[in-house]
Amino acid sequence: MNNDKRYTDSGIEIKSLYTSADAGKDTGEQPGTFPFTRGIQPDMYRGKLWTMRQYAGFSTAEESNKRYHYLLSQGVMGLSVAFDLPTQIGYDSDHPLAEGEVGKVGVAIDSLEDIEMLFDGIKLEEVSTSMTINATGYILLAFYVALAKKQGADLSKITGTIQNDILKEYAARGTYIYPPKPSMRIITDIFEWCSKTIPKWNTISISGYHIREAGSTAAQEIAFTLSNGKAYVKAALEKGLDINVFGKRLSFFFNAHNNLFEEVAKFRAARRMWATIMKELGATDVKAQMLRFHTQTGGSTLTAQQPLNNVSRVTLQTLAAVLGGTQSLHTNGYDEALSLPTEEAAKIALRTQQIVAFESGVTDTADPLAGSYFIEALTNEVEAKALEIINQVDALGGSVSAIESGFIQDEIAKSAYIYQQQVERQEKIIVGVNRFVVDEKYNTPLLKIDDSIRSLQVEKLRALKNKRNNQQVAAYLSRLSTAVKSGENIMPFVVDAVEQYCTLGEIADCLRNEFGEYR
Ligand SMILES: CC(C)(COP(=O)(O)OP(=O)(O)OC[C@H]1O[C@@H](n2cnc3c(N)ncnc32)[C@H](O)[C@@H]1OP(=O)(O)O)[C@@H](O)C(=O)NCCC(=O)NCCSC(=O)CCC(=O)O
Repeated sequence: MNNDKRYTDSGIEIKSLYTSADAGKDTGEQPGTFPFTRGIQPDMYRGKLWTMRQYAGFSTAEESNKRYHYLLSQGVMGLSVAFDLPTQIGYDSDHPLAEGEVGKVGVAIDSLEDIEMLFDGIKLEEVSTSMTINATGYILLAFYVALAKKQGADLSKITGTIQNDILKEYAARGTYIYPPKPSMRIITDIFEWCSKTIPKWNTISISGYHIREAGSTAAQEIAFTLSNGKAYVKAALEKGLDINVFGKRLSFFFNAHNNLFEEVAKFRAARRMWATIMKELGATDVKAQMLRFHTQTGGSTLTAQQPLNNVSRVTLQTLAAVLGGTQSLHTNGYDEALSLPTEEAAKIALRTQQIVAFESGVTDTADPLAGSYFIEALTNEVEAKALEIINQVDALGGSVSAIESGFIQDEIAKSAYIYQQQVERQEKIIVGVNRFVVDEKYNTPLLKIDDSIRSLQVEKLRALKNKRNNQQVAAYLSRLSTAVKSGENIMPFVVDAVEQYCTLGEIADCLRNEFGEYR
């Protein structure tokens, strides 16, 4: 890179000075009005702070339940559940492929019994819960609703989110099971069923986070995410669903990196673009045009070297998310380049959000950076770059085809390669990694998950299979298979099955038998 020139993470050249001529025409847009560049609420955080929602889950349901109670006691405003890999790809803990993975990157869930334990002492009617679950999202949602029913909750008040975003699993994250077409059917079944059964549930969290983690630029992050969003909307429209109904419950999930102004511009541009896309697709209700999003600070920006420096990175990224108008935020623990966060690291991460919320003053007015020549210019430039990419995806026939042809994966990989080269050539400086390096021994205590978790889960499964009514289990699984074949909405059948204590693996297999697996 030429030393005289400066670029954002998306390769947009930054001038040394911006003037009113760069900012474009002032449209007089107010927060809370179309196209929502300035945020979705007129008063933003004065009306309500964003939801501080720390992503957590590890080991058994019992252990994770303790962490949730701890986080709630420390001031989190919503839960966010991390599941282990076997749960994410539809294997019970006793499956041979689960070996070595049970309870490792999240909590192990095999049946409704585990969910009952996971939320022990927590009233589902009073908390909003996000679940990072995709291919098996339909099963976890059924577990959650079954538990809400057992608790006697009013289902019209139950709120939360399932990630349920399979397209980015093929493109970037990897926990898919079934091929794209039947996966899209499951997702639209969920849209339809939720609107009637749990109308306040956010049915999907269309995620750019993992696309960015895989190495995309900021502009690619929103472009590929909004393209995936268009694919879901089109699939739902093809099923005959009403865009003004399902469109209101679509939500998004983005990453926040260190390049503060480009990140703020990215969030503003994404809102403006989505509102326009939804209007073009036929949404007339403003609530169906609003892009509501969760943010997680960038996992890939954390360094294993001098890990306490990560507290500063997370603070910058928190500012980017809040100045960008996020609805919900997870801040990473400083030790997460090394392991899952310890309780201490999780606490500091939450305190970072609280310091920004209560001490910095950035919540006192809506969209505080609006009107900055630089921010307005950058918002326009990120939008233009992202639009160009969306047009490329459209020309390939939309996201599903663009993923099947490998286009999206290749574009992300190219950006990741360029970034790596820039770091190696010291064109990008990472403090403690390629400059200001010290020879250190850091004795941070790490969270280790014991392999014995698997035997605990296996024993629980064995006991469950002895005590449940196995004839009923077989009958309900067979009904589910019939519904899958007939094209009926699968969700009522999945809920019935989980209430009989059919396991996650049994239900996932039932659909595997009908749909096959994607390789
Ligand atoms: C929509 C969001 C983004 C946020 O929902 P929330 O309920 O928290 O917030 P919200 O909708 O803004 O607010 C709740 C209610 O308050 C209202 N409200 C908000 N602000 C208001 C204001 N100023 N005035 C009046 N009302 C207001 C809203 O309209 C809403 O009511 P109504 O509903 O009545 O309108 C949701 O989808 C969400 O919580 N997502 C979290 C996803 C997540 O945690 N993901 C973790 C992924 S972790 C991961 O994937 C990482 C790594 C990996 O595993 O690979």
